[in-house]
Amino acid sequence: AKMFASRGRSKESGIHIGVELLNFPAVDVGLPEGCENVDLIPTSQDGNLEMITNFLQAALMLQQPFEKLLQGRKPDCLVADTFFHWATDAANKFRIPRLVFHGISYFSFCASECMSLYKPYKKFSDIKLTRNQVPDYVKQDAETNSTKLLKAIKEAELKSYGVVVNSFYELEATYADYYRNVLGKKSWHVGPVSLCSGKNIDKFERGNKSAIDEQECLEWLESKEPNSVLYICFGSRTNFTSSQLKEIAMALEASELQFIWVVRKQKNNEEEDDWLPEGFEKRMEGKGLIIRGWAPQVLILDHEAVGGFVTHCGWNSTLEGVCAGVPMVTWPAFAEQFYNEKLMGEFVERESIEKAVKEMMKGDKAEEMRNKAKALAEAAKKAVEKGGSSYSDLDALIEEISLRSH
Ligand SMILES: O=c1ccn([C@@H]2O[C@H](COP(=O)(O)OP(=O)(O)O[C@H]3O[C@H](CO)[C@@H](O)[C@H](O)[C@H]3O)[C@@H](O)[C@H]2O)c(=O)[nH]1
Repeated sequence: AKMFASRGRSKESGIHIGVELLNFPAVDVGLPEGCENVDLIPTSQDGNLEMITNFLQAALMLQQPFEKLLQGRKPDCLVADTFFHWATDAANKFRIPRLVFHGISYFSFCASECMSLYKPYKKFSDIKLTRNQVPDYVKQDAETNSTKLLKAIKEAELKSYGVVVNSFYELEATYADYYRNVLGKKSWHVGPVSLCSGKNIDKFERGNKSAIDEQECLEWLESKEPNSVLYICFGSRTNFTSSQLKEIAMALEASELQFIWVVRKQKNNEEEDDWLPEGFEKRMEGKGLIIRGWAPQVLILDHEAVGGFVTHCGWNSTLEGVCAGVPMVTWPAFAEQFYNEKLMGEFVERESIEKAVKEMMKGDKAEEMRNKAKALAEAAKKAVEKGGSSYSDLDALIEEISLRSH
């Protein structure tokens, strides 16, 4: 689909991937014309599950054109994102294995699976997660479009050849083992996939078009001391209310830290934004940088000036924080983000924003946290290097598929 193509790799990366375009039928499912990225969907506190469901409905309509493509190309194997549940049937038609690609952690998987098997939130008001933190899609008893979709995804996964996970063994060994041995799922861990290229141009061009120029961003970071900048970003879909944003701004100012803060709101005109305290940007000049829209996250996180990350615990951001070796303040918003927070529990959890970020950047424990984060980053890098756990697992997967097809 076009949405994936537009998020493709740069020509300079040296990775050659042929891209075929399919039309994404956004308008047919009631989405605005051109709404081909999930982050173009207006968000709400629950992540706007209904709109997302419509979006996914449009993705389901890609089955037919996609099958035509398979017919012409005759691949050995089909790797499709978990949300394309029809991919299992499509692959079966052409007698090739379908692998599910998962964007979430083993830990979230095991937690979700156990939630639906044992429904502990019905019996206890407070388990390790509070009832409120259990994702809505798990708690829902009534059948809705979203629950139907999730059921279809699950069924397709059971019928598929196996699952490819964006994670690495050393990060969550217990849960990778549980997933394979107790839940009995065939899977390979191949992550962190964000480490596939270390080139700045690739880091810069990931995802959407950046709202800031690459040079400007790097120059800003270069003017700062190592580990002195706090990076704050809540992923592609969390939209905070104006009053919540104001709280964050006030906490940042009170913390006296240098920061890069990514906000999804755009500036309407040249006047000051109503969600910022009066005169905020002027006072923060040189000290704090607000990026309105899309930030080159990996480029920023990997810069030595960045010393801490306030994250909503989306799995990609969590992994990117791990790879960059930065301590994190966790602030989950919806979906399986509360699970990810539990997995990363060694890092600072949100108390008051100001207190938490100061503790992470400058407090007594800062050094200790930084060392732990660096050790995890080393493990992540080793995992994708030749002989590493993810490298070997990917090799094993390729070998298994090649043996099947020849
Ligand atoms: O300004 C931005 C904002 C985001 N990103 C990138 O976008 C991705 C965001 O992904 P993630 O951190 O996983 O957050 P969400 O976009 O919220 O991801 C959704 O999908 C994830 C699984 O793929 C789940 O773990 C989350 O809970 C769910 O909200 C990351 O790679 C970021 O580097 C940028 O580059 N610039």
